[in-house]
Amino acid sequence: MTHFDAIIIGFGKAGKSLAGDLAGRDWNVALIEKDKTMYGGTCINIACIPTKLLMHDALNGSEYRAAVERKNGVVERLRDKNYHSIADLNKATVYDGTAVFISDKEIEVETENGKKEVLSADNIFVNTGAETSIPPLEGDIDSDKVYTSTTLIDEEILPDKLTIVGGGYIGLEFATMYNAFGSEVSVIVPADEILKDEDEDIRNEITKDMKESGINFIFGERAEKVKEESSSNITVTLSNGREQTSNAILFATGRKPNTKGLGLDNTSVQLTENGGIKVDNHLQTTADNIYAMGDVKDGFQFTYTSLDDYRIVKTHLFDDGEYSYDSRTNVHYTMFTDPPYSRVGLTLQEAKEEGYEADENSMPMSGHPRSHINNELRGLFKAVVDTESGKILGVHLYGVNSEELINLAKLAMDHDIPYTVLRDQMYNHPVMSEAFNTLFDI
Ligand SMILES: Cc1cc2nc3c(=O)[nH]c(=O)nc-3n(C[C@H](O)[C@H](O)[C@H](O)COP(=O)(O)OP(=O)(O)OC[C@H]3O[C@@H](n4cnc5c(N)ncnc54)[C@H](O)[C@@H]3O)c2cc1C
Ligand SMILES: NC(=O)c1ccc[n+]([C@@H]2O[C@H](COP(=O)([O-])OP(=O)(O)OC[C@H]3O[C@@H](n4cnc5c(N)ncnc54)[C@H](O)[C@@H]3O)[C@@H](O)[C@H]2O)c1
Repeated sequence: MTHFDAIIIGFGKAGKSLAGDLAGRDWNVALIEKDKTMYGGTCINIACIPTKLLMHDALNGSEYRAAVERKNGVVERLRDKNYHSIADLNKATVYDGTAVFISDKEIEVETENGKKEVLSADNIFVNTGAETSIPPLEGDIDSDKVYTSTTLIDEEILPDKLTIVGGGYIGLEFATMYNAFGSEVSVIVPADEILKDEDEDIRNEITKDMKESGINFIFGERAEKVKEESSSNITVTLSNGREQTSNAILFATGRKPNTKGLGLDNTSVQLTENGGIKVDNHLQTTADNIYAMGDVKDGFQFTYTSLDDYRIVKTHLFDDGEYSYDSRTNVHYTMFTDPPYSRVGLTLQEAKEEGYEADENSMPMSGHPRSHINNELRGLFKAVVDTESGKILGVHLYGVNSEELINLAKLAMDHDIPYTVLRDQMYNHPVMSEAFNTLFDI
């Protein structure tokens, strides 16, 4: 049995960051990854990078197959770079195999050819990510015309007609992307509208723009049954009995923590009701020497929150542990629609419910000089502030470059910079950020 100072299970964002850090501190580290096509994790291989690349190429008029080929090249390059960033370190060993816990301190690694090896460590870090969660449906769910986000982006032939089940992040981003490539896209949404938790004005703008771009929404229905009709057609039966036939179905119905087969029953690690690994404020599990980082625990499922999980663990191991899960504030996000939508903080209604003296301002992007240069007049920016204290409470940006601008808003909120500072700041010109002069004029 080989003993390590640390074993990290999964080559995800937090796992690889921690592996590099620990090896740099002279810890003997084992990083175990079950799939050679996943070095670098979900983001690089099957998620953020390939989907945003395909979106970029779709919106710039590329042909689908050429974009998929370019995506494959970029992913391979990044995967290789990621592998070497750990495998080439003196104190780190990358194991190709599936990790299974035998006890709180021992892991069995099973490689492709069935060879098994037991490793032990003082500290173990679980970073196994999440997998697509497909609701229990009747019918031909194993059909080759049923896709997840992972399999659809590898398909080289563009489906003429695509049905997307689910109107969350993946549903709306894939609808935007495949519609731009030229597919006829329908999105099945169980609620009576998309983005229920978002500001109503912004939600209405996004829905209007997506509809105008040609995306069809079927609201208030669930997918209940799937039936393969022919070699090229597949039908989804909805809860109202209506049928929707297309050439491909994408399930974008959420992602669940990847704990299956990890052997957690052999440890003192407990799961939450949602099936995620239960952690405390320092991401320590119910076994003192085992930590969980990234999508495998409940909560946010983003690459940057996974990276931030690494910071929490690092602070706990080597510093005062002051930076913990609860001290993480103002988690922002971007949905890469066209244009993208980004948010941090509260809506006006939420702010009032929390008792703030809140007010808001909104600014249509058609009134911004840069929009005319960009030839993109769609979009709406909104800001919510506390008029008593000057605190920025929420920023909701639907428009070009919102994925960048939101970081500026988050920075201001994290550091308690009053909204008047963003209002009175001198920005260069003509750029999107100068919108803040007007947006924060509340
Ligand atoms: C289509 C899509 C688009 C997305 N777009 C964005 C985006 O634009 N921005 C953003 O911030 N987030 C995005 N996300 C979310 C983001 O990809 C994830 O939150 C993030 O990658 C999770 O990283 P992680 O650190 O939890 O681990 P992961 O990167 O998921 O890594 C887990 C690794 O563990 C391995 N593994 C699993 N079980 C075992 C085992 N038993 N033994 C050994 N290895 C194992 C897996 O093979 C995998 O490589 C997207 C997700 C999807 C699906
Ligand atoms: N830009 C980004 O940062 C980005 C992009 C993609 C994914 N992600 C991450 O990946 C996670 C997973 O994304 P997702 O879109 O799969 O999940 P999601 O939770 O955002 O959306 C899932 C949707 O599926 C619907 N649904 C469930 N069962 C259904 C059924 N039978 N019929 C019709 N609809 C059904 C749900 O109502 C929900 O709206 C996200 O939570 C996000 O953290 C992030």
